[in-house]
Amino acid sequence: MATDKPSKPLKLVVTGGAGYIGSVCTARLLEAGHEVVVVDDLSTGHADAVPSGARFVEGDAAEVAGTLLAERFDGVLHFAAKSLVGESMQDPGTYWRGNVVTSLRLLDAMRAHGTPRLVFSSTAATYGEPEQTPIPETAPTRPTNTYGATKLAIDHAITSYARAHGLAAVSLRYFNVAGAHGELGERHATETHLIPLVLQVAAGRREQVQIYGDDYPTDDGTAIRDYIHVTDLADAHLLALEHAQPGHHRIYNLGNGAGFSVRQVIETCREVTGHPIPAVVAPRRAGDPAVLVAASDRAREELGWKPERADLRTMVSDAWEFHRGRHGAR
Ligand SMILES: NC(=O)c1ccc[n+]([C@@H]2O[C@H](COP(=O)([O-])OP(=O)(O)OC[C@H]3O[C@@H](n4cnc5c(N)ncnc54)[C@H](O)[C@@H]3O)[C@@H](O)[C@H]2O)c1
Ligand SMILES: O=c1ccn([C@@H]2O[C@H](COP(=O)(O)OP(=O)(O)O[C@H]3O[C@H](CO)[C@@H](O)[C@H](O)[C@H]3O)[C@@H](O)[C@H]2O)c(=O)[nH]1
Repeated sequence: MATDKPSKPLKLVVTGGAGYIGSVCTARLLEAGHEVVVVDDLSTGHADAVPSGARFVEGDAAEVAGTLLAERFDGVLHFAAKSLVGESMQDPGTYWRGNVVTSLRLLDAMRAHGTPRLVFSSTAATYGEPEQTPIPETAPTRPTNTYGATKLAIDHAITSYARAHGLAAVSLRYFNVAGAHGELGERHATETHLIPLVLQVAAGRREQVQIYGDDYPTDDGTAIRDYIHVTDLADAHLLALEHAQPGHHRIYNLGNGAGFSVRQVIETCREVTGHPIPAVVAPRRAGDPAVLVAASDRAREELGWKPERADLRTMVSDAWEFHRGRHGAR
């Protein structure tokens, strides 16, 4: 299993480790016996989300890594990014600079210091509107939003660096990440993600949720996504680190292969919370594909990844526990 002690503890930099997914992965890496230094500029993360046991350096991923990597690390897990579809359509420059330029500078720093391994947070948004569902890694990549375009550009750069400079690289294309890992969960000052927004209504912190479009070509007219539990996702990172091969860049989709519409997600949140959760239909959000569902066979076969919390109810229940707990009042 991914959480067993590794054959050799690694010394790792985690960029974005004060954020939602990066903090959970840091916790899993520490549990597995690795040494972790988190680099985060706290633009959307929180210093108190960095698990105790990790060293924390506040600052820009590329800027800090440039000096930090001189200390000789076994690898980088690169989570730091701007990652909101809607915002990326309104402010593309921030996404090209914040994602692509930062990642190129990080790759150059890794090359300069001989850092051998990289695990990169890519995304389902690289595929755009798919021709086939579920989406395999071999599907065409035609992103419909700027966010996805920047992540795809980084994936291409990583492929070139792996080939030219011997980097052992893995990109993990997450579908929609949900749930919480105990005290670590989704906590953004301006929340835009569906499940936390719906749970804020259930917690009495918001009056209603908006459904962005009910005229998609789906059964109930609302957009469909594949939700994956953040703990299952973190486990895939440990496996990716173990399987990364020098000179190769391997790409893996991570999802459960099951699609849930916006209306189905809201219904599940109603069942879990017992709250009626009022919902109103609003216009579509620019850049949103209708359906994103993963084929994750490659991760299962090559990495031996096996999600253990694939049920949407479990993800919503864990997120609800988190929202009602320590962070409920924020
Ligand atoms: N949440 C999802 O469903 C999802 C799906 C696919 C991919 N991803 C990717 O996973 C990664 C983590 O996403 P998240 O949901 O945890 O987001 P998040 O906003 O909670 O975490 C991102 C973290 O990176 C930090 N950061 C941003 N830019 C930085 C920079 N230049 N230097 C240093 N730190 C910086 C932020 O402060 C934050 O702590 C992102 O790369 C995102 O694109 C997320
Ligand atoms: O108030 C809301 C918020 C969202 N949605 C819809 O719910 C779905 C999910 O939206 P959201 O939770 O914002 O996630 P995505 O926009 O699908 O993007 C997430 O999932 C992508 C992978 O699929 C990642 O790349 C992104 O980083 C991550 O933000 C989409 O159809 C949205 O239009 C609503 O209807 N109302």
